[in-house]
Amino acid sequence: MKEINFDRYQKIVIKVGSALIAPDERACSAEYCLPIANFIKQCLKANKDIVIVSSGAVAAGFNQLGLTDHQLNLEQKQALAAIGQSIVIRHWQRFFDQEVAQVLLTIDDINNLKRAYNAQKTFKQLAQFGALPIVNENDTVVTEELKFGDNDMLAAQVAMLTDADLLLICSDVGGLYDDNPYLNPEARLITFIKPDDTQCQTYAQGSHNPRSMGGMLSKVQAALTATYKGIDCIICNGKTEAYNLLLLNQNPGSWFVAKPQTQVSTATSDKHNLS
Ligand SMILES: Nc1ncnc2c1ncn2[C@@H]1O[C@H](COP(=O)(O)OP(=O)(O)O)[C@@H](O)[C@H]1O
Ligand SMILES: N[C@@H](CCC(=O)OP(=O)(O)O)C(=O)O
Repeated sequence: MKEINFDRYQKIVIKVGSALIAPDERACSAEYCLPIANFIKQCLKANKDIVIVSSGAVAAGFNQLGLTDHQLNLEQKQALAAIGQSIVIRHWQRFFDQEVAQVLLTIDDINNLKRAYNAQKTFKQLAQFGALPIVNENDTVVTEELKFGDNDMLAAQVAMLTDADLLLICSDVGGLYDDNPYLNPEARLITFIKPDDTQCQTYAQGSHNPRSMGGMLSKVQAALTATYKGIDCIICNGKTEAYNLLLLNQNPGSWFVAKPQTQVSTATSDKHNLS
């Protein structure tokens, strides 16, 4: 098994799914966020730049209103996200001494040159202020990720925008298996995925969790998008010792290796060169 050189990653986007923010439907639980926060503190101490992409707003709104019926329509999810978003931000703030900063984005924003440039400048300034960006999709104005779980793809886009070298997707499963391990106990973890291995998508299915949106498919698509742009991606289980393994330079899950940028035409190779 190839060893990961964690020291070489300087800019890391960490995507935290609803499965970790709201385990067993306990929204904004500290159980799995505290270990993530401790890992982030170690990364910050090592002078790495960190951006969190956090889901969980719908789950937080759901709990806040004391709802029980999981059959939510799109408008209800949007409204719950609006109620839950500030709860998610307060949730993260309690783990950190420095300020956390709410950044609401859409993939359309990132595809728009002017807005992407503005967002890029904001991220740079937040880093200078020593504030920790917490990104979520703006669910009031777009609904794609509420349907397909595109917070994973948003995280890949944010990784490109911020010139990250690692996208770490933390979920409730060890990575990409050759079948959904929640349904098939015989499923085997795929630990190493070479660039351009689009075949691996065929293993990925939706989620077993009512509060999560995209399942493994949106994660694999996000991972392939990031690796095409030269960004390594690791999908790991945030309910385990994954972060400690990473700090020990060990692969904690499924490691999608970045495509060498010499193999990508210069026209498409810039992660997000807007200047
Ligand atoms: N091939 C697969 N390997 C691993 N997990 C899979 C696979 N296919 C589907 N899944 C599902 O994807 C889920 C993770 O996605 P999701 O629930 O959306 O998490 P998150 O809330 O972290 O985004 C797993 O819990 C599992 O049910
Ligand atoms: N913006 C939504 C996230 C939807 C989503 O993609 O969720 P997940 O599949 O858990 O990453 C929320 O905060 O609830």
